[in-house]
Amino acid sequence: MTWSFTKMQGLGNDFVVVSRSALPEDAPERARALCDRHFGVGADGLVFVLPSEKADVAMRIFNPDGTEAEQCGNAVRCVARYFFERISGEKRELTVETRAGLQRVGLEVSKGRVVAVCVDMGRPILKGREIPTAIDRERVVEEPLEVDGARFRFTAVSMGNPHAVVRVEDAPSFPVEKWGPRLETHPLFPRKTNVEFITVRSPREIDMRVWERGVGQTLACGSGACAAVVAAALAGKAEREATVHLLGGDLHIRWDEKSDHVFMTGPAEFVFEGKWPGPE
Ligand SMILES: N[C@H](CCC[C@H](N)C(=O)O)C(=O)O
Repeated sequence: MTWSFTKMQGLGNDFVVVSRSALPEDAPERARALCDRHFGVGADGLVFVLPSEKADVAMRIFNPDGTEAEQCGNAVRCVARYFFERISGEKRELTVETRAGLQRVGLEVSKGRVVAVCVDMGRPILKGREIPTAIDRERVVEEPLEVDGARFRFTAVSMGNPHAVVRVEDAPSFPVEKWGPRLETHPLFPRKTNVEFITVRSPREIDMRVWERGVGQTLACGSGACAAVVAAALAGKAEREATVHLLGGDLHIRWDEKSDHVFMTGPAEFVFEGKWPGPE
């Protein structure tokens, strides 16, 4: 059966977006086929825009390897824009249901078009428990990890999906392709993990490269940028509000002290419309 889809991207983190009344059973196989950059359309994820009973719209996202991610910051921004411009342009404040919970989204609109999207990404979770007000830094921040003779320090931050944030000397030149997969599949992370390599340039500027679970290196990762600011702030290296420079562009992240929620602001763009005939 032919599928109509919309290609979207947020800072070069690109998605095949399809609107459906229910999640198809073969979503994982479809994700593997559609996301393939040589035999399919090519994308970092297959995103379903679905009706929701609890929110304005629901989103489910599958990685190119067919696994499902609980969360995807860049895709939430794309889904919010898709919903506003294609489904219902009534509200500039939306809620999006994800597997990580309900997310509140604010749209900046100019001439009927969404020019920026701010997402409340919720509370970061360290080691599977919510961060208490007084943080036990020694225990949860920059833990040592050894892999293939190399030593790293990582801070595990969940934004609904797992992240391991690693500070390195120079993120732009770091061999992400070499170490990303080894950390992604390290036995310390039973569900595997997304891995962010960061360099704090100044308390409000962070360079980041990312190796995503089930994907590989991508140009940007919204939940990863949130995790990076949380980890850098916990380590006392950055402020709670910072710009994260990614290969695909910049994200603005603010970890609100009062609510403990992380807010992410960035773009979401349409690329093209297509039809996919499906596998033979
Ligand atoms: N790129 C996404 C995250 C996808 C994470 C996915 N690869 C996982 O398995 O958790 C973002 O902008 O937040």
